[in-house]
Amino acid sequence: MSVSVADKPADNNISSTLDTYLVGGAVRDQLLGREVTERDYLVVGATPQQMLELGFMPVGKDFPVFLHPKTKEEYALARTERKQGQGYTGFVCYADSDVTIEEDLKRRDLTVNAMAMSDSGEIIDPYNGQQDLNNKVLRHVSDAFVEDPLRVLRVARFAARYHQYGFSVAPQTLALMAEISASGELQQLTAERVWKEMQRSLDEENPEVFFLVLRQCGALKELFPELDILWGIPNPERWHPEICTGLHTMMVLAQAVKLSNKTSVRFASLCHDLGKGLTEEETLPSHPGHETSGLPLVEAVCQRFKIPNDCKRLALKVCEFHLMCHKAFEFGEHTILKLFNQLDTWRKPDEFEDFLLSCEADYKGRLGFEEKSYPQAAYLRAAAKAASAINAKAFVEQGLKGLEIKKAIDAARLTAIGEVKVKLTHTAPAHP
Ligand SMILES: Nc1ccn([C@@H]2O[C@H](COP(=O)(O)OP(=O)(O)OP(=O)(O)O)[C@@H](O)[C@H]2O)c(=O)n1
Ligand SMILES: [Mg+2]
Repeated sequence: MSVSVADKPADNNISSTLDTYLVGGAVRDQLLGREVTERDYLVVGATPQQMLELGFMPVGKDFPVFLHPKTKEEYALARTERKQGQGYTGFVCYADSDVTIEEDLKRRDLTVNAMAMSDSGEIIDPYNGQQDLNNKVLRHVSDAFVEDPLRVLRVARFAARYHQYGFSVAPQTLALMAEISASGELQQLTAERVWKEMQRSLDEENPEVFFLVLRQCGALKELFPELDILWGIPNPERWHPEICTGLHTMMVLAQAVKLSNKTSVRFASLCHDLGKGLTEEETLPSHPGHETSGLPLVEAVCQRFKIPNDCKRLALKVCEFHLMCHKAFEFGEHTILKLFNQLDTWRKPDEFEDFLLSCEADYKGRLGFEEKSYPQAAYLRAAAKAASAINAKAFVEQGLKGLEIKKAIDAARLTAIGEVKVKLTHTAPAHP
């Protein structure tokens, strides 16, 4: 039912003179009953020249994509693309007025992303996206799926996002994802693109599904071997009834989602036990020193994906100090004060709070521990609050100078920490 530009009368609303369709995520999410945040349009039967004459602004150097002069929404000309070489240089894109809507939809990643909707609400669905939507299946459109390695990450991200509705990846699609992973093509992806998919997945309701799907198709080993290796590495049953460190890590991530919507908290929780992958065989299932041995691994991962500083800082803190947090009640005031200093608590109180949340996620991310309480967080939170209320001002007014001030602050902070502990251990139930 394509109508050429010439057949439609020109009017004030320039987009009505074009044969346009809503496509991709907006159609999918509308049919799923989800909020639609971004609308992309497809234009069939027009040339770049016609778009420019209608006042559209060209964007993107690789594809014929334009911004609507009023709404600023994206309008892409129907196109076909085939890959010819390695990596991202090898795409040959063809866009002209003779490319049909079916041809354009065919180049897309998933059937649920390959539907279009006309102005009148008619759904154009040549690859049975609605059927897959009803059956809750993420399925590739064609074998051309393998031409874009980013799709491995996209499918894992969609699996994480739609897990709550019961979606899963079709076995044939998983097989193609495994093929891409084995080909080495994932190494061609830039750090920014990988992190963007990872970050968006971490922000979803079930980020653990993203990593599980990547692991299932062999992509995790390629992209994030420090995480992949954790599956099969045992922990002591007393503290970890789930035993497996990979499983524990996924449970921690799920708990982190419940405790915080920040990417940094979720990422730090994901990385807290990377050091366990380095434990010598004969030492298992204990992991002495895994907090420090994990630090260079966290550094390496952050560098590989160019991960933002707030995520990196928190991940390093949680990696190094999570055990200290769990054992908070066993330490004296001096050790707690030192911990606060090491965590830069006075200058970064919000990050300290995020540290506590991530440690709580670590504690609860164990089989049977999910509903247990974690009084360590309440103790350290209250102790840090009391200690940070003490500053130089009063001591300066007393006439103290230089090092004397620092000593007086520390002494007062130690007292404050001790008082909080006494108060808490007298009012709260015994810590676990
Ligand atoms: N590597 C890619 C990227 C995009 N697309 C197609 O382009 C559409 C728009 O891409 P994008 O906005 O990145 O994804 P959405 O599906 O809209 O999902 P989101 O809700 O995450 O924006 C997708 O639906 C899909 O049809 C694709 O086939 N392959
Ligand atoms: Mg989109």
